[in-house]
Amino acid sequence: MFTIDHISKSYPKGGLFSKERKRVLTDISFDWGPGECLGIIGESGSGKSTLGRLLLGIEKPDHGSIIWEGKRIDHRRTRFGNISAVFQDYTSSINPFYTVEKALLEPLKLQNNNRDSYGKLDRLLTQVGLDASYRQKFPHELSGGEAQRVCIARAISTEPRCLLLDEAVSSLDGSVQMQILDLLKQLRTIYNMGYIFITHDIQAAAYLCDRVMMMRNGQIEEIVQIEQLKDVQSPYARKLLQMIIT
Ligand SMILES: Nc1ncnc2c1ncn2[C@@H]1O[C@H](COP(=O)(O)OP(=O)(O)OP(=O)(O)O)[C@@H](O)[C@H]1O
Repeated sequence: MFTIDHISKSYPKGGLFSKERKRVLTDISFDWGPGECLGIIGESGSGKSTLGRLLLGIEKPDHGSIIWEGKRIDHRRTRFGNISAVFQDYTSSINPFYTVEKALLEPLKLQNNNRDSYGKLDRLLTQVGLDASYRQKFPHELSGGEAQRVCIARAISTEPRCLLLDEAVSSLDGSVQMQILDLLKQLRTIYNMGYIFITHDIQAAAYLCDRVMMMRNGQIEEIVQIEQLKDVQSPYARKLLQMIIT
């Protein structure tokens, strides 16, 4: 469904007008299938978030293609209703002047779903473990876990087939992280959707994902099924794995 074919990405080095470029992603190819949860893990700076932005069509690769069911992902029409995202920084993901209700209605209105929007709000809030009393709250009145639940509710409101989560649980403390991971497991079944789960936390990836792709210096080091995680080959992948075992 999602085909990533030999993509590379570089950025200007030392300022916007510099001719020198820094290669951030090199020759990345992989497929993502419907309903799959693919983890993308790697050290800081390995290019995970850059890859995430390319998958969302926010930025374009220098070379290669990213195709969703035969169509280019950087076309807005391809993305809408198919892929949405939740980022690490839940505090700035919601407009501080919007109530939870307004933040959730925004994507529904874009989808021309006005008729059912209000009815859908309470269902969405319940599904993410909140309730109707949250409708009139502003972001500053929410805990980190609650704010991230609102971001997840907003991202799933258009019922996308793929949800990209970029370090979406990383800033939450341990028990809240676990609650959100369990919530994501439940939502995946309810909505029959798949995830692309970007994280530096291999433990969280192992808990949620079917397959993990390990990245290093902008390249794919290895892709393995979760049940074969202990059989990873490359020394880097083994080093990442050590973090689970110890
Ligand atoms: N817009 C940009 N302009 C210039 N360099 C960038 C830009 N975005 C990312 N980079 C560089 O690309 C490299 C990869 O960054 P990226 O954020 O994709 O890594 P990451 O694996 O997600 O790291 P982290 O886990 O710390 O978020 C870094 O060296 C970063 O400085």
